[in-house]
Amino acid sequence: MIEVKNLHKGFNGTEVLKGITTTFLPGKTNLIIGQSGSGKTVFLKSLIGLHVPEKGTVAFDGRLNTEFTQEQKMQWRQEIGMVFQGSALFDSQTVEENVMFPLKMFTKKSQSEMLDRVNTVLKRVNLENSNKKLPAELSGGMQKRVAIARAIVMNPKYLFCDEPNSGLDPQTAIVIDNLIQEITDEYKITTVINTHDMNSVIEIGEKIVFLNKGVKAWEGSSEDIFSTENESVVSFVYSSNLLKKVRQVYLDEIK
Ligand SMILES: Nc1ncnc2c1ncn2[C@@H]1O[C@H](COP(=O)(O)OP(=O)(O)OP(=O)(O)O)[C@@H](O)[C@H]1O
Repeated sequence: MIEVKNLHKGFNGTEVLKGITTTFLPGKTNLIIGQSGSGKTVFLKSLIGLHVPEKGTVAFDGRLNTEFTQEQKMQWRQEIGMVFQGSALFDSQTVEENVMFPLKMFTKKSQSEMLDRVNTVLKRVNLENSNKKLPAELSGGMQKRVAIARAIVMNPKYLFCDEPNSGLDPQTAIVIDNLIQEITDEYKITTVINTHDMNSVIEIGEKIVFLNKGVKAWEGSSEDIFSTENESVVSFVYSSNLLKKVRQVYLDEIK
């Protein structure tokens, strides 16, 4: 569980996050949505310690990241998996080497133990038999699956994904979304995802936090988002005519 309390972060005197409070539960896919510039990336970076907030706290299963000793910080970093925009794989390394990287970096496992673990996670993301391929030989969706395998190879408690669907076609995007949700549930990971993808909101939004100009303007589930009357959420999420119609059908059905 991640508990965020009254988080403030700004740059050069301009406040970007204006006191955000929310909780992310384990085994749930938590989505952060909001317009460009609303503070989603700054929020995610503040959670993982890449930005130091001016005010407020982030507690990881009751532990404040600001109070960690150097050793505890190292331990906590190993509990975090990350999937970045564009996958961020090492181009000159094979799939196997990419996924093995965190194990080499942080553990003292033998080569065969590491290989076993790499093969387990590659199987989990349906990428058996791709060990020796280079990222350039894979499709965008396959590269995302390698990035997910690398993010979970250390068995993380927390998974952070920044726009995991960027650059993917809608069908592949849904496959990736479902994979992240399945893994989150299976390993009881606390997962936080920044997204612009309204399909993701509807498909996997177990908890959705809507940021508007650095303020948490709304939070709820994908079901709540259909019925909310909150004007800023409705105008942001249902910006296309198609989604407006989908919402209307849903509202008519539950009448
Ligand atoms: N390192 C920084 N220094 C100064 N200002 C920054 C920095 N990082 C972000 N900002 C500002 O913070 C605001 C929020 O940026 P952020 O990247 O969090 O938005 P976002 O919601 O993730 O947008 P997008 O959806 O386009 O990725 C922007 O006005 C941005 O210019």
